[in-house]
Amino acid sequence: MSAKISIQHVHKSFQIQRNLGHLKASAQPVYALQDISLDVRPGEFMVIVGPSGCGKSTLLDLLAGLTKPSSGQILLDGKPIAGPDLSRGIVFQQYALFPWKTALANVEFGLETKGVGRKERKKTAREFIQLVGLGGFENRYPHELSGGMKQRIAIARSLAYDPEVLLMDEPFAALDAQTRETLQSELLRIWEATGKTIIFITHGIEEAVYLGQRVAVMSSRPGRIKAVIDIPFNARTSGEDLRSHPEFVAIRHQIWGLLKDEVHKSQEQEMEKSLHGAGAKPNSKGAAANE
Ligand SMILES: Nc1ncnc2c1ncn2[C@@H]1O[C@H](COP(=O)(O)OP(=O)(O)OP(=O)(O)O)[C@@H](O)[C@H]1O
Repeated sequence: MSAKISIQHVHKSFQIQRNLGHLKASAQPVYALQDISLDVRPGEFMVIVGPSGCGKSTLLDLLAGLTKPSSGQILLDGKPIAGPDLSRGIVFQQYALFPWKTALANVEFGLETKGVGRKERKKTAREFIQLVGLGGFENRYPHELSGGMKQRIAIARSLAYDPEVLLMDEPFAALDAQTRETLQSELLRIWEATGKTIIFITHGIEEAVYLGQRVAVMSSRPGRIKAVIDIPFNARTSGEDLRSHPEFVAIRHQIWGLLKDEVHKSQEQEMEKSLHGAGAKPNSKGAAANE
């Protein structure tokens, strides 16, 4: 089966200006991603997990078309991603709703951009608000909704204009543990109902194993794919307590084994960065080409 999304040898570096006092400012590259290759199948739920600062959001921005790789390419249905468009919906950690619009109007927004007529727009927006379990809250404003409800609306908004791929950047990280778990199982239900391809980014191992059909584990910066793990649970949405299942615990342990050193390295990098400024040295000779 051909890939829905094909990430091929992607490198990404950023040029940052360092202020050297009276000397001329010098540009120093930050190597964010190094030789990322990953194929995501149509309808797959792919989770990318990695330590803080390893380049997860950078990768998501590339998938969204918000930035371009320094080298390598990303294909959607075999065609290079040229910029942001409605084929990919994005849900961020911060809810990114318009505070002056009601829940319904927020969900209608993407449809408006797509040129869908008013009546059809309202109908579709109501259906997606139902799908995320918020029927009856259509006329509430964001400030009248809890964090979990706002994130449900953000998901409804991203799904309403029918993107082929849903990109999710730590969408539940700001929520309390119980709301997060509820939304995780809701998301699996929505994924089953819609058949969308989902790429979900997190630094939570448990979240990754619970949600993903496959989990790509990233290294510390420059981010590389360290391993891709198959998650062999077929009955995620059956309602049984998967998290305490011995196989779940074993895979969680396996992923932590892969991540442990990366988390320590990334903590050291963070300390180095705050001591010596933003420009950290690449730690590999084969690092990214400059932009
Ligand atoms: N526009 C930019 N200019 C310079 N450096 C950047 C830029 N965007 C990201 N970086 C650097 O690239 C590296 C990867 O950042 P990114 O935000 O993608 O990591 P992350 O894995 O999403 O981190 P977190 O989990 O903490 O959100 C970091 O060192 C970051 O400082």
